Amino acid sequence: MKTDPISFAASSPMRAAYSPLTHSFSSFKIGTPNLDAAIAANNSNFYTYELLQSIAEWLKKRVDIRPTVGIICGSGLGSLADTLTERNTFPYEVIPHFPKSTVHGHEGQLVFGKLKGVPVVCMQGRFHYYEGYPLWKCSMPIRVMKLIGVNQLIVTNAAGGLHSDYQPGDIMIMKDHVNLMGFAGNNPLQGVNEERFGPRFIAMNRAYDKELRDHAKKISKDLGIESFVREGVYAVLGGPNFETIAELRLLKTCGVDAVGMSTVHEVLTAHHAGMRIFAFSLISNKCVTDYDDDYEVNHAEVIDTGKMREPILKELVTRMVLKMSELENESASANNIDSASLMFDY
Ligand SMILES: O=P(O)(O)O[C@@H]1C[C@H](O)[C@@H](CO)O1
Ligand code: HPA
Repeated sequence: MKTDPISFAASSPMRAAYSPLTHSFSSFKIGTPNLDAAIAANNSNFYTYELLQSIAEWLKKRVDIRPTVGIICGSGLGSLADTLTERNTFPYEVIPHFPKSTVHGHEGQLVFGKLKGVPVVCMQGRFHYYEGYPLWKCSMPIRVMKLIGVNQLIVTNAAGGLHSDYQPGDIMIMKDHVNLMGFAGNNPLQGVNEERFGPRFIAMNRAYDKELRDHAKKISKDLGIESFVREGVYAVLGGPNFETIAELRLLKTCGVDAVGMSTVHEVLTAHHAGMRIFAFSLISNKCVTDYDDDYEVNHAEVIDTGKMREPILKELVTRMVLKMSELENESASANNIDSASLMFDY
């Protein structure tokens, strides 16, 4: 009898042993065999290729649109998905094996639709490590998107501006990142490598696509917003607390321009799967690096900055999606010409 991977995984004792939301194993006593199973489940990626494929199939059965561009909306940036037409929305809780979004400002749904005629899929809400999910779980939707056909990804986030020139409301095109959680050995690609997504070891120097960054700068000029569009380096911390002054001072000396709690695990997973990536941070607040400064950052301010910049961010993302679709069409026709000439050679 053929086993459906979704129902198999749902009934698996390994999964039952692990509580992804609390990240806890409280129902098991130390030293019991069940605890060992629970620990094993926590340390290895529960999402097999086949399980992810079955989630992708579940979605494909329910939606006609076949997007090749995916978008992840950061804190306060969920309204980017409202721009889509012919929308088909799936709350995360109805999608088999999706984690649940628990952060205010993250709707928690996958939205399929079209942006100026281009099919896209949008994560209206993402998963953060501080919510209690391991990184491979936070970034599983990227692999599902890949299996649906997505090969270009726009990743957005809200971040604290560490560079002295940055102001709240600035947009920072990400050219690189510092993966502090990775320094500590925490990485979404940890564990057995799934070769069907990508190789074991990946170079990172071209993760943030240069051509896409250049297009974003050109679009910013066309939109007349270049005075507050920057390009810089993002550092990820686990959160949920904002950083101490000493931590921020350390990061500043390391060349970090903006600080956040997401994105990097998604970029690693997408780059591993060969996706083309464009990422930007909306600078939602200034980072305090002075002991005499009484200002305290808060999440409400982060969300408000997103709302303030909503119209311009929608325009930037829409134009980037149009450009990405154009680039994809160009490369598809170049591939056709290549294969035609190969056929001729033979
Ligand atoms: O999902 P993002 O990275 O945009 O959210 C940022 C980081 C924290 O989740 C939150 C702090 O306000 O905003
Ligand atoms: N630090 C970390 N993450 C953030 C910040 C910050 O200052 N602002 C928004 N997300």
